[in-house]
Amino acid sequence: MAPVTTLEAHGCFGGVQGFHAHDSRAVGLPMRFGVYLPPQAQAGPVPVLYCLAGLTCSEQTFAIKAGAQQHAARHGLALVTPDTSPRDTGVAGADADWDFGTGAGFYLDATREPYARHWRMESWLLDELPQVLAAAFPLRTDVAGVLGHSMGGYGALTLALRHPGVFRSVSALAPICAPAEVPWGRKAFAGYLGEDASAWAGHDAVQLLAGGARAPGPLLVDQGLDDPFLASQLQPERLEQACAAAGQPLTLRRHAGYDHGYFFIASVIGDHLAHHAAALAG
Ligand SMILES: N[C@@H](CCC(=O)N[C@@H](CS)C(=O)NCC(=O)O)C(=O)O
Repeated sequence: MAPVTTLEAHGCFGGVQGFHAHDSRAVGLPMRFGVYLPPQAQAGPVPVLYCLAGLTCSEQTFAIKAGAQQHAARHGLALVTPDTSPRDTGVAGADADWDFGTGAGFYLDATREPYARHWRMESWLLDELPQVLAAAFPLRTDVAGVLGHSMGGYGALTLALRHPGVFRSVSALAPICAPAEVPWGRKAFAGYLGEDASAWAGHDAVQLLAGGARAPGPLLVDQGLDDPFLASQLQPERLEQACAAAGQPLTLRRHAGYDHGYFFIASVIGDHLAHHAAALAG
């Protein structure tokens, strides 16, 4: 396994916020990720909470803006913040759009050229990164939860529904709930998976729930009512309906006065860390 290179390390709430890179076999390029180690990691391995960011974000965005470390330090959880796509791929046009290509990996393995070679985010996150993390850091990678924002919220929901047994807890902030039905998801799925929409169902939380998939426990989802993407891209009512029909426990909280950005995330992230700690810590 290729070694991990530490790019930055900062003391933070008694622990350490690091940013790292490794040569990813799955992606075929160097990939970056953040790891926040809480103070409890000095005494032994701690559970892991994967935090998946949204469109245009990097491995630094959530770590810098969400304010999650103070809660992770209290609960004894490590935070892993993966980058949102491969970078410097050499693929023509990959940097042209903010909602597709670079910074918009959609947490899946592309099957369509020219993306199939490097856009392998699902394999990186599920198969490779846990081994890399376990070898390099004091982490209990077998005790893991996942949360995400926007595209990352879609990622958290679909990865947990697609891979039962991998995550013990799931939550999302302003997730893209029904990607196969909205412009961001349709553009990504057509580009990465091809025009045949039958290949998209396995990456759509609403369709996964309708097909029998279940989350490992109750879902916590927060949504700002002043979010400009609420009606066009996010559509939490579809997740609400799908969970009700499936008998999937869901707490969906709608917040007046909050938009799509990190001021909203920072306002509710403590509740998400508590949600995950209840399943992961202790
Ligand atoms: N670039 C887009 C918005 C992109 C956007 O809102 N990205 C969200 C995730 S979907 C984000 O977290 N951006 C980074 C930030 O707010 O720091 C626009 O200007 O309309």
